[in-house]
Amino acid sequence: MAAFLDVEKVSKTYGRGGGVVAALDDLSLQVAEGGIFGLLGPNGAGKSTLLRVVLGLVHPDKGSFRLFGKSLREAPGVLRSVGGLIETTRLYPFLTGEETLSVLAGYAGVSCPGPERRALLARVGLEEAAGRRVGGYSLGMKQRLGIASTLIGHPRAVVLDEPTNGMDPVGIVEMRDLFRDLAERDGVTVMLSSHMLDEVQRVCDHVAILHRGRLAASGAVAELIGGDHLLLDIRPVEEACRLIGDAARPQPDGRIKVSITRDEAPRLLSRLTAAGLELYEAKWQGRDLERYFVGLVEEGGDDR
Ligand SMILES: Nc1ncnc2c1ncn2[C@@H]1O[C@H](COP(=O)(O)OP(=O)(O)OP(=O)(O)O)[C@@H](O)[C@H]1O
Repeated sequence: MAAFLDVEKVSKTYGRGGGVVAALDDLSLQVAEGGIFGLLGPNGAGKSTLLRVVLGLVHPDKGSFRLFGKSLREAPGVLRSVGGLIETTRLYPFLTGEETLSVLAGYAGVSCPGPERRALLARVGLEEAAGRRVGGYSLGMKQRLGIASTLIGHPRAVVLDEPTNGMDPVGIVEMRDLFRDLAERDGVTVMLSSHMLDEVQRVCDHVAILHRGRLAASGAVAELIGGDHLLLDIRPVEEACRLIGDAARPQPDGRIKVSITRDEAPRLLSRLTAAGLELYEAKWQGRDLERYFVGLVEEGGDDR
């Protein structure tokens, strides 16, 4: 099966002379079809530029990319199978939510009859606001309408730039459920960018971290946040360290950090308690994406 997206050595610079910014720098990246792919990176990392390139809105200076195995030159129509939301969609304030979808479907040359429009609005939690003018919508409601508009025409994939921008916590949870539902029930590939690391961690299957237009890391979320530790509060500490061996790292607070897999834990714990040690607490401490992300950015510095 062809990947949803295959980016090969893409570069894009903005500006001229002394003010040149390399927004994308020889970037290669693959996004498989299916699931939810998160694009992370600090401000100015190149996330929006990449999504604009993918949607055919920005032409790269160098390199190429394919959507579902096809370049835009050989098959421009492939863009019809990709819905896109870049920043806040430009919306007409005097139209209602439902009229907006009708107009946008018309621009795209796609049929989206009334029942389908209302179903799309219900899917993003706007059923009650369907007949209200968009000028009175909050930022979060406009974002929801923008997300609904990407689903016009039953795309195989949607590309969303900061889709939960401006939403309240309840809205963010609803959108997370919607993205999962799109991926799992409808088989739509969802590619989104976000600053919210914990959101990406919760909703995405795979993630790529951009830094200065380059790929800093990519992989399954579970792999990137791997490296769990078991944190033990056990006495006496010295005896526990001796029994655990090289995997034990005593901590300043008196606890012991143990690098083992989850499968190895039950045996280790029963060995320690059988040896007469007093176990007060044992808990897993994950390496979360935020610490990983911050670590990467600190390593590389970010002086742009
Ligand atoms: N139209 C433009 N003209 C000039 N420079 C631009 C333009 N668009 C983006 N840039 C610059 O390119 C770099 C990458 O910007 P981009 O918006 O792609 O990053 P981003 O990761 O999406 O950032 P943010 O999270 O702040 O939206 C930044 O330095 C930005 O200032």
